[in-house]
Amino acid sequence: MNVAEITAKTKVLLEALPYIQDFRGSTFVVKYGGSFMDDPDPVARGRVACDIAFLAAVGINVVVVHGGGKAITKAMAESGLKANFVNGMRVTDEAAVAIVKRTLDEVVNRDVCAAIASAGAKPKGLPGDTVLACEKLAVDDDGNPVDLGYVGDITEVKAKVIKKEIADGFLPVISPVAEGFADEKPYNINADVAAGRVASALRARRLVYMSDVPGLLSDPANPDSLISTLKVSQVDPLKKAGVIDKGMRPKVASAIRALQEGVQRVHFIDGRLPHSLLLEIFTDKGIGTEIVQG
Ligand SMILES: Nc1ncnc2c1ncn2[C@@H]1O[C@H](COP(=O)(O)OP(=O)(O)O)[C@@H](O)[C@H]1O
Ligand SMILES: CC(=O)N[C@@H](CCC(=O)OP(=O)(O)O)C(=O)O
Repeated sequence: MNVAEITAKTKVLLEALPYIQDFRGSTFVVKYGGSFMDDPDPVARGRVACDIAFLAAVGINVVVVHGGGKAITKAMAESGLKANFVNGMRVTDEAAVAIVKRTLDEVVNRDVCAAIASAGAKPKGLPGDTVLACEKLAVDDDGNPVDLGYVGDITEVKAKVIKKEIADGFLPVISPVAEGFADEKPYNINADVAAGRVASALRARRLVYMSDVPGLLSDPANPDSLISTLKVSQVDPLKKAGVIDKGMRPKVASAIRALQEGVQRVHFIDGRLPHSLLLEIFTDKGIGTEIVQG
């Protein structure tokens, strides 16, 4: 290796040094989205797991909350059930909630844990209903009454249980299910909402949503229309204009709530972009969309 090559290689490492020093011991919550997790390319999925293992290796307390919406829809179809969403939330009857829980805990959570373990970190799968309690969701993100069946509204995050796993050296991997406070039954939780509430309860320094889009787009059909910074005050007009729609609604609503509850920074990044998580955390160059107060 010549001097120029050595300089180029070490430059990258040294650039990361102040971030590593600053972030050591901080808590980051990463929402690992179902959309790109179902990517048939295992290399892409492995890269995300590798980035997560990297964060853990430099002393960041990473907590993963995963989705699995596409896997649930597929499992429902195999049982002859049709998926139906209202503002990005799945209508979940009794038959569906059993499929939701089984798919998330027994398929997706295991897959995510296996990928993270292969990358050299120590994942600990936590079925969401062991750390999240809820009541039945009664209103949507606009405050209008809704009845989506077994869809929950989180009332408690057992932060102590999650922190204990971290203190024991594990990387918690949480599925988006919660236990009904009144009936002790499992309820389906949108994974973006679960990630936001977990981040708030842990007072996370960063909350990163990884999905299959570059971030929030002003024209969802045009990947070049990225909104790099989204102010909270822009949200209502964008909702009315139909720009923040479907899966973006719970994502944006939970991002705002997390900021209001003390999470320092919230980002939406593209999980398909190789090592987007490392780029986002260890360089000055923000990629994706950052949600800010104002
Ligand atoms: N303005 C927008 N910008 C980007 N994506 C949008 C927008 N409006 C709706 N979407 C949809 O939101 C999806 C991401 O949310 P979601 O389906 O919950 O994915 P994930 O499971 O990866 O979190 C995108 O794949 C896209 O179809
Ligand atoms: C209530 C509700 O909508 N729950 C979601 C839980 C999974 C999820 O959110 O997965 P993604 O992040 O991959 O979309 C669902 O049933 O699809």
